[in-house]
Amino acid sequence: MTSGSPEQLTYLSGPVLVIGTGLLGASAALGLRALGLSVGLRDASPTAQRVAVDLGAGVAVPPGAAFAPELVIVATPPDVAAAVVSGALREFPQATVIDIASVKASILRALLADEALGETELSRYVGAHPMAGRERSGPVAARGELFYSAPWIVVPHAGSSAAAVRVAKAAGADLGASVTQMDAEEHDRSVALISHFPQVASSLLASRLLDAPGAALALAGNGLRDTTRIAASDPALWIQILSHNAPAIVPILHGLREDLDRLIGTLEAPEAAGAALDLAQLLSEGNQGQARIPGKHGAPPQSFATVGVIVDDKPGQIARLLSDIGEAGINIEDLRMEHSAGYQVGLVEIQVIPGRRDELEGTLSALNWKVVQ
Ligand SMILES: NC(=O)c1ccc[n+]([C@@H]2O[C@H](COP(=O)([O-])OP(=O)(O)OC[C@H]3O[C@@H](n4cnc5c(N)ncnc54)[C@H](O)[C@@H]3O)[C@@H](O)[C@H]2O)c1
Ligand SMILES: O=C(O)C(=O)C[C@]1(C(=O)O)C=C[C@@H](O)C=C1
Repeated sequence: MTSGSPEQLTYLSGPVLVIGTGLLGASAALGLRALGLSVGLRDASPTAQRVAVDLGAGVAVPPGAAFAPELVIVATPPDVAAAVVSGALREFPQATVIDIASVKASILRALLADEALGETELSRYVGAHPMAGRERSGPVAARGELFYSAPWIVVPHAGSSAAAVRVAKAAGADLGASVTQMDAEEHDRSVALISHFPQVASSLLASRLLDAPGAALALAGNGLRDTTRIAASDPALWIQILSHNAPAIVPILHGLREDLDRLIGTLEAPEAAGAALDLAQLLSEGNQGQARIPGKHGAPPQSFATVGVIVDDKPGQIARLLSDIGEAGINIEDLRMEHSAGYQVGLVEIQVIPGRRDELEGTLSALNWKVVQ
């Protein structure tokens, strides 16, 4: 639960039916199976469904099969989510039905306008959105641990029953997520800024590379990789997300355009009086914005110290390094590895709390690791 909330979460007892067994659906199914819950799977694509079954995410449940879920998780693309939720509310009269699409207000509007649904059915619907994903699609990319420690936003509507909200929260808690709650409008405004706008910015940035000479791209380091990872996301899904949430995204893009115009003006005359100050302001505003992003488990942002270690690109090296750090009793907060094209070594960057950096450097140097200052 969001920090500070005294609410005690209940847990699911199952069975759970997952409709849409792509990246998100198969990940949820795998996570719930790992807890021993009975999970049914259904997908419009027979292949996606078969792969999810083969992965051990659950058993196929075709329409009309005898299956009485406690919870139905709709993990289809946003365009069809409302229709699939509507069908599930009618097919499973005892179940809570949640959808985990990345937009919430448009789906809720479609359900409220659905003449096939009465108040009783709608009381069993609750929106949800796990803030966890990948730039890949399909069940092959699924991971049962995907939701661990990520926000799981529960989005009830005015008519959602307390029991359905409890089940929607329990699903997040069971998957190891950090459960929080907001209404659909606030949800859509929030994710426009922290998820949808970053996707657009990353795609726009990467699209500048289309005509880049191969020799320039060969020089790419982590700056470019970090800022373009999500540009590899599935266009078919993101067309839907961006169109559904356009009203919340457009004002942010207007703000970006103002900043870009100001930056272009400044860089067109970089020696002009005030230009350096203007750049300093822009970059320091970026520093301040970045520093506001919370750290692990929603904790306040924390700066870790980085220790770089050069390792030979041979089997067992990383395992030996991690075991040496473990034996020194030092907790690794984060870790990343960089390979240099053409070299048989890699650089492992280990993040630790700043107070332990000197100790870690000393320990690793004494054990003959090549520590980079
Ligand atoms: N990818 C992410 O990072 C991410 C993160 C959080 C939430 N989401 C949301 O989760 C949902 C699924 O995204 P994904 O990345 O898993 O996509 P995906 O393409 O990997 O999976 C979607 C699955 O839904 C199936 N499907 C489509 N129409 C269907 C229908 N009418 N009935 C049954 N199955 C149907 C597809 O065949 C596919 O297997 C989307 O609504 C997305 O907005 C995605
Ligand atoms: O990490 C990623 O690859 C994601 O794009 C995940 C991400 C995000 O954090 O913006 C993307 C869309 C979803 O609705 C939720 C999560």
